[in-house]
Amino acid sequence: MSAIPMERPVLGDDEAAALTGLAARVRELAEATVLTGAGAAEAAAVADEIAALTARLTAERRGAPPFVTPGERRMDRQIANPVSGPLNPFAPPIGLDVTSDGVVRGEFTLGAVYEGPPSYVHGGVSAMVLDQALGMAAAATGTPGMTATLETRYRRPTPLGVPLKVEAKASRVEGRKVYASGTISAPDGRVTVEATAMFIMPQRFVTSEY
Ligand SMILES: CCCCCCCCCCCCCCCC(=O)SCCNC(=O)CCNC(=O)[C@H](O)C(C)(C)COP(=O)(O)OP(=O)(O)OC[C@H]1O[C@@H](n2cnc3c(N)ncnc32)[C@H](O)[C@@H]1OP(=O)(O)O
Repeated sequence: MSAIPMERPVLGDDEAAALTGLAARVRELAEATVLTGAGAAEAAAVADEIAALTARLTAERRGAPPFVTPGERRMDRQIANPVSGPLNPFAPPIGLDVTSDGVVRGEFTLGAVYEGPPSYVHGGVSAMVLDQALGMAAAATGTPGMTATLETRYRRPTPLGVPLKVEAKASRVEGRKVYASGTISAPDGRVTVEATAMFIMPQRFVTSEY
């Protein structure tokens, strides 16, 4: 493993569609892996086949995840983002919309690969989802920043396998600092996790282009 460089290739539409299709299949594979009842011999045989497929993909290897040309928002270019990126098999992925008044909203369902306590979402996964949503709300103010603080309050367990909602909004901007808050809620509308965060536009990006 080596450091990942900043410079990125930018995918065309066809390549992005093919690679996000590949990621969707790998995501299914991850869920199939944690849920399979295959016996030892079958699991070992499948592992060999997957190793061969991994070798095929690795034959042409990039030094870093690619970007796509962003739409209205520069933050949309990172299609390998681990929360919202369709190119990342680790991501659910969660589609997050930003309204004209800066509210970030998404609906999502988390399956067995995100389990923490039995039948509930892992708290670190909830924090990651909120970090992303609050970070996008901060970026929507026009001052994108890195997470400096993130506080989560777990009010009740977040269930797996049911539609959840995440919502976030920035509350204020103070120079390079942006404060934001948000929630995850269950289908009955009750909040399961609350978060507040502060994002800072790094000094080094104030003078150079991010
Ligand atoms: C342009 C950037 C790109 C970002 C992309 C945006 C994309 C948008 C969409 C995607 C959304 C993704 C959402 C996930 C975002 C992550 O996951 S980011 C990854 C996790 N966070 C990190 O790794 C951050 C690591 N920390 C750092 O890099 C640096 O410490 C920071 C936070 C950038 C600050 O560095 P700095 O600019 O050198 O700040 P510095 O001048 O020392 O301090 C400025 C002020 O902030 C205060 N401060 C500094 N750090 C802290 C702290 N941790 N706690 C409290 N106060 C602090 C200082 O005390 C100082 O206060 P004042 O004296 O002004 O009152």
